[in-house]
Amino acid sequence: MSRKDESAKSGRSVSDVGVASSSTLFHLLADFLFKFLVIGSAGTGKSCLLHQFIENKFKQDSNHTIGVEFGSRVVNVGGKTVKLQIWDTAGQERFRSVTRSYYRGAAGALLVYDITSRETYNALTNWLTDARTLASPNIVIILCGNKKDLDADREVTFLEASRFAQENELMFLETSALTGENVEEGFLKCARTILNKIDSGTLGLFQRYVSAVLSAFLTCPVCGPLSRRAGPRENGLGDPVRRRVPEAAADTQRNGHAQQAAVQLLVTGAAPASARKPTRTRPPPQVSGRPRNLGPRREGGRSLQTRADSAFLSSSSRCFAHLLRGGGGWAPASGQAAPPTARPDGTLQKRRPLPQLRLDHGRSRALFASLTIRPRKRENQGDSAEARLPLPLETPTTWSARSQSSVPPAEAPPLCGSLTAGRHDPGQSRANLLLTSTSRSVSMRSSSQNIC
Ligand SMILES: Nc1nc2c(ncn2[C@@H]2O[C@H](COP(=O)(O)OP(=O)(O)OP(=O)(O)O)[C@@H](O)[C@H]2O)c(=O)[nH]1
Repeated sequence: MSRKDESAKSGRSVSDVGVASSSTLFHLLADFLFKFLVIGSAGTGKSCLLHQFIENKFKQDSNHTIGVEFGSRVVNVGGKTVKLQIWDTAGQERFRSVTRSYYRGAAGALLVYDITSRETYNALTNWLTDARTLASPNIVIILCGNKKDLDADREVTFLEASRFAQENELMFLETSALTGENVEEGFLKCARTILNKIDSGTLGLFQRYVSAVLSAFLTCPVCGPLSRRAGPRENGLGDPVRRRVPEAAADTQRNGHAQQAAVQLLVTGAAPASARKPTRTRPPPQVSGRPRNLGPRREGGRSLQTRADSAFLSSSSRCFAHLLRGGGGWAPASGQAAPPTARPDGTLQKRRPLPQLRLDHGRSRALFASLTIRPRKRENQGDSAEARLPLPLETPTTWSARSQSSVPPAEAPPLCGSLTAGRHDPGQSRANLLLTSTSRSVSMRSSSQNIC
């Protein structure tokens, strides 16, 4: 069995670029995608931990990381399939500005120190501050005291580290990348905590998910695909290719720009009234009280959904593949329901809340975006609703599209829609996100056209 086949089967992948289609399909099945960081001082064993987690073996010849390296693995946590997208950052001070630009959108982090080096332990506060400031104050962090196998040379006791963890609301484990002890447990514990937070509603998964996918992979129309130009490279065999410093520095600049300019979709609270655009309603059903099945809106002879799907399936670009593998689900967004409206018979018609979306175009003014949301064909039982929202994107924009369905919220038909964002130049960058919302969950597929 080839290495790629093995990776696909196990869900492990350090080579996240250009994997086989079986692997792509495997990754598509993931319910969640979490961006993870591995941070900490140089020489603490971050790369070895990542390698142990991905490859299940100790990395013998570990050199200093230059910039960042990347690995991914699909794991099963509490019956859910989670794709962990892990960014191993350089611990050396001179790469701090490079690595900081990768923090954004991270849902979890392994904060690593070396139990045989007090210096690395003393630096933890700085790393922690960076993570909470640059990634998110809600980032789930597990403190890992690595090199547990070198207990005889220990400079940091288990007790003081666990006290530090407690004081700073961190989980804590001592690990050994050499023996593999607690390595898997560290990553899984972090993922499990994130999932628990999502389940309990304390973490906006939608926001995390989309921000992770888009900030990591969506292409900046000006700079090109982040995954190809600005991301860390890999040699396709598992080991990321180490990069020359000037190259990494140049990428930081591009990456920063790309992250700023990439369209970011964030579900937020209620949209300000000024940001809402009126939705277009279709006439009520005509056929003997039964709703008319209007089917998906058609454009140029093909439904938007079909068009997005075909782009989704046919793309062969690498950044596209990244987007696809990000496909998964996230928790329902808590959009505000519109106030009920009165029906002709005097009864009140409740409106089902829909996700609200926020687009932040960063510095790029050439971006455009439009969102279409409508009931899904299969269960199109109410009035058809369609919201098409061209977005000038002069400023970060928040808007919502509301169902015009006349059926009660519990029976409201699921909706689907697509978001198109890109540059106006013909043939230039364009990305479609296919959104599907059911009454219980929202899922997203991403696709892109001409993006590379
Ligand atoms: N004994 C022992 N050595 C380890 C362990 N983990 C890493 N090392 C060694 O520690 C050294 C540094 O490991 P790396 O993984 O490169 O450290 P890093 O944190 O990624 O370093 P930077 O990339 O510079 O940030 C290497 O010589 C590893 O062999 C461990 O668990 N036990």
